[in-house]
Amino acid sequence: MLELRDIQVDFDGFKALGGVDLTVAEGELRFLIGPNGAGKTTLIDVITGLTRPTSGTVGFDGHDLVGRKEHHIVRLGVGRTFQTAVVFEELTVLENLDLAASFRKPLWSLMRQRKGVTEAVEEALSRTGLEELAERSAGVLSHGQRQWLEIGMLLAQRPRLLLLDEPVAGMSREERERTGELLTGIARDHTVIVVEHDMEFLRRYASQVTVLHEGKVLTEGSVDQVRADPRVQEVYLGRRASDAVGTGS
Ligand SMILES: Nc1ncnc2c1ncn2[C@@H]1O[C@H](COP(=O)(O)OP(=O)(O)OP(=O)(O)O)[C@@H](O)[C@H]1O
Repeated sequence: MLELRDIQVDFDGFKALGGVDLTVAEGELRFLIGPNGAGKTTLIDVITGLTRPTSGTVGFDGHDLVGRKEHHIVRLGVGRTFQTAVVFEELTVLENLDLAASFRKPLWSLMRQRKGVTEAVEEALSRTGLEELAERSAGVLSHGQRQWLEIGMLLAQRPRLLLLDEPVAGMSREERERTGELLTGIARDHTVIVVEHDMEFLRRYASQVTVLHEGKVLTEGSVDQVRADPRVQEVYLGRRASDAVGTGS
């Protein structure tokens, strides 16, 4: 479904990505980890068209995404969240979802009088568990609820591939758990790539992990394989290795 080949990104001579290959199969929940500056966000930016790679190809369902505009990539079925949730505070939860859902629709369908809640919005509401808050303005939501709303807004656009950048950052333990369940559920009928630093979260919810380091793929595999890899332990030096990829002690 997604196939990156030899992706290179130079920022004024600085190699942020130095030849990344990444293959993600349909229906996978893939975690992307790596120390600060490893290139995780840059990789997401390349897939979504925010950053154009110096070289390489991004195959998605038979299309090469390189050089395409961001909105075109969204239309092809690729959606992303950012590290901080982007929601419209003055609008209600429902209005935010409705707006997001209309994003992929042609203009003529928006000009027709629409009644009630569309199926996509309803589904996004129930999946994220935000039904009770549907009529509240997004400005009053807690940090966790905002993140879920943003994920809901993404779902309302009906993407096939979702890219989530640190969805549990700043969340309480309970919120993390709920997010883990949400992501697991979403991955049942979508392909999902999650950038995440939180190792506890990874241990609980990740199956396949790709480790980036200094703009390259260091290793890939199951959580256990990656945790046991001495090279992974090494790049996380500075933190105790057990904090980074350890055994949960
Ligand atoms: N627009 C830019 N111009 C110049 N350098 C950049 C730009 N964007 C990112 N970089 C550099 O590229 C490298 C990779 O950054 P990136 O944000 O992709 O890392 P990351 O793995 O997402 O890190 P973090 O975990 O801190 O978010 C970093 O050294 C960063 O300073």
